[in-house]
Amino acid sequence: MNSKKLIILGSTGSIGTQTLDIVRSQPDKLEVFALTANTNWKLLAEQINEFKPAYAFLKDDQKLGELQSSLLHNETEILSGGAGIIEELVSSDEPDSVINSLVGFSGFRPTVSALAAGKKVALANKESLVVGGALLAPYLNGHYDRLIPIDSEHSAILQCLVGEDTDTLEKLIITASGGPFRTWSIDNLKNAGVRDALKHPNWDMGAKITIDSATMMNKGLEVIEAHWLFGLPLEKIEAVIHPQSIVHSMVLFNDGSMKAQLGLPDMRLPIQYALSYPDRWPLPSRHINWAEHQQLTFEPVDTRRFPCYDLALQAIRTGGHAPAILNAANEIAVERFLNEEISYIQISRIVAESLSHISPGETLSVESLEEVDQQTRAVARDI
Ligand SMILES: NC(=O)C1=CN([C@@H]2O[C@H](COP(=O)(O)OP(=O)(O)OC[C@H]3O[C@@H](n4cnc5c(N)ncnc54)[C@H](OP(=O)(O)O)[C@@H]3O)[C@@H](O)[C@H]2O)C=CC1
Ligand SMILES: CC(=O)[C@@H](O)[C@H](O)COP(=O)(O)O
Ligand SMILES: [Mn+2]
Repeated sequence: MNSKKLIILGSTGSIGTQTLDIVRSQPDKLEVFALTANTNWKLLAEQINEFKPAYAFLKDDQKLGELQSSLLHNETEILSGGAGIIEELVSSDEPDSVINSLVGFSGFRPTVSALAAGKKVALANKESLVVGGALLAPYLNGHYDRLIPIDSEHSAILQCLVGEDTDTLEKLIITASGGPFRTWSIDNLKNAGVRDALKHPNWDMGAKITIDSATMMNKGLEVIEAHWLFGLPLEKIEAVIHPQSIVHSMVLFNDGSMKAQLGLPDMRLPIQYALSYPDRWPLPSRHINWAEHQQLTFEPVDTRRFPCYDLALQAIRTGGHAPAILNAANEIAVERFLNEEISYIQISRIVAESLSHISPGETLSVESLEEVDQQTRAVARDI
């Protein structure tokens, strides 16, 4: 079997580095064609030295000199500049698959370009589906041969669906850890700090998604992601708190049977599964020891303490550009929270106000989404 040639967008991030762990452990099956980073030239240089990709892209052109002088070989062409270069990379003939591990709206256009160029996209960047699911729908044909989820819950659902007739699908149950503030009162949430919010109970992830978990916006985004990926109406998708993050999600079928996928919280499994699907490859990893995990518990989502979850559902019900407004406002609010400009509870207020200030419009295009994204960012920065 020929090895798959990969473009890893966002190779220096949490998902990107774990994808490279998978490449290391599957040298006969996977090879790296291109890597991209935003500013982290040091880590990108280490990755170029180790994997010798044909291309590497660093968005921050101020750091190009430092990157170049850290390289130990000249087998990699170094690129920098505008987003157009990523479009060209994902459209080139040689690579088979694109792993989109960019964070936020920056991942949307690369997803569109890679799919339009006929590539398989292993998608961690859930924001692509949140903002532009309607535009990506032609690639979501129920076979998962073009757009394969990496997000742990969606990978769990995909694993439950193998061999099943999708007409028998009754409900998707998406599990949520509840984040670091699961047991905090509203009064305590008023004083929640950045360090508290960055302490996810089970997963070690990038800062943006970790804050999204703390507000439970992440679960709202994941319901929207599931709606587009699996083609089910919102009434057939629900979230449930499962503090242990061992059951990664569940599917209810029309005969009352429910399937779940379980495992220790380790993103390397869903990343590898997105690359091996519909096959499974061995993965050296720790397995559940039931002597340590004797209790799996479940509880409802408390939308009074976590209003972001409801705001996400409200946005997808409104439709049009509303999910893009939600997403852009959330990105700015999270950035402002991380910079300690606003408090934790102001995150949901900024999102709610942005949704009520900006018209959701109707007809979507890549360009209209980019325009609304920019417009919303300006509004959300001023609230
Ligand atoms: N981490 C996880 O376990 C999970 C993540 N996801 C999703 O995967 C995606 C990636 O998350 P995660 O890996 O945690 O994020 P990280 O912040 O760890 O990594 C983001 C990557 O994207 C690059 N990047 C950031 N901003 C830009 C930009 N404007 N233009 C180009 N490149 C950029 C970063 O480069 P640099 O390092 O140079 O800044 C980095 O390589 C998100 O959509 C997240 O929701 C989903 C499930 C689990
Ligand atoms: C690992 C993963 O897929 C994350 O999206 C994770 O689920 C976040 O945890 P929460 O369940 O707390 O949002
Ligand atoms: Mn997830």
